[in-house]
Amino acid sequence: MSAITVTRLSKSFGAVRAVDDLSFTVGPGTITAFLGPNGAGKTTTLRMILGLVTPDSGSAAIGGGPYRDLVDPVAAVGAVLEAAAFHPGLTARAHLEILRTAAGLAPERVDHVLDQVDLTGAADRRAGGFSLGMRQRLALATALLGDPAVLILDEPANGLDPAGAHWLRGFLRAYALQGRTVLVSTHVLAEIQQIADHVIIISDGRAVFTGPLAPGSDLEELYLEATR
Ligand SMILES: Nc1ncnc2c1ncn2[C@@H]1O[C@H](COP(=O)(O)OP(=O)(O)OP(=O)(O)O)[C@@H](O)[C@H]1O
Repeated sequence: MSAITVTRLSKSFGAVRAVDDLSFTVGPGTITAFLGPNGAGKTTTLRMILGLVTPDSGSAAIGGGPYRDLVDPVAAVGAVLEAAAFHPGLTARAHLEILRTAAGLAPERVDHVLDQVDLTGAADRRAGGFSLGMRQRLALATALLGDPAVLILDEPANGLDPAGAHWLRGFLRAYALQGRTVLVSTHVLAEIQQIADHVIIISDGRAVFTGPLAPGSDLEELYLEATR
């Protein structure tokens, strides 16, 4: 079964057709790059997959069903959509603790995800003083709290320093190797090329390329060709 299935999804905002009869599947255990020019409809698609935007037509499913029907949503999917806003006065640990309690997860999950994103040393610092990269790590930690089978990330390397970006690639690779699914929207082709095994490219809300990324193939060339 596909981890994510998008079927003939369409969404307009006024006269703007943001997503236009879009279909694709994301296989389990893969890292899929979700690419397209500015305004192509990537974020709108991700928001529809996550039940945050209602499609005009079509459907999106995670693990076989729509988001709203998931029995255990935090275990099914974790997402980092935009640079998340954190309360500046709360520590990283406090943010995670609030979410953990709300989701009814085990107490040890907080320390576990802090360790996963390498933020243990800053756990008791206020998020207001965090750098962009640290906020990205905290956002990723919130997405990981439920130990989800599917991870959906929008520009996750934004703000990470070179060592952080390297770390993130290793983290996502290891995540997929556990049989989990990663869908990453990004414009940084050189980064994602190193880890993605599948590619979905959309333009004007429609799929212009879907398929595996062969080792050694040039993603930038593929992208420029598909979006010309
Ligand atoms: N809430 C909204 N109201 C009006 N228009 C919207 C809304 N959300 C998205 N749009 C429009 O839909 C289109 C697709 O936007 P979307 O954010 O999905 O693109 P994207 O591929 O994520 O772009 P980027 O790479 O720049 O982040 C754009 O023309 C955008 O202006």
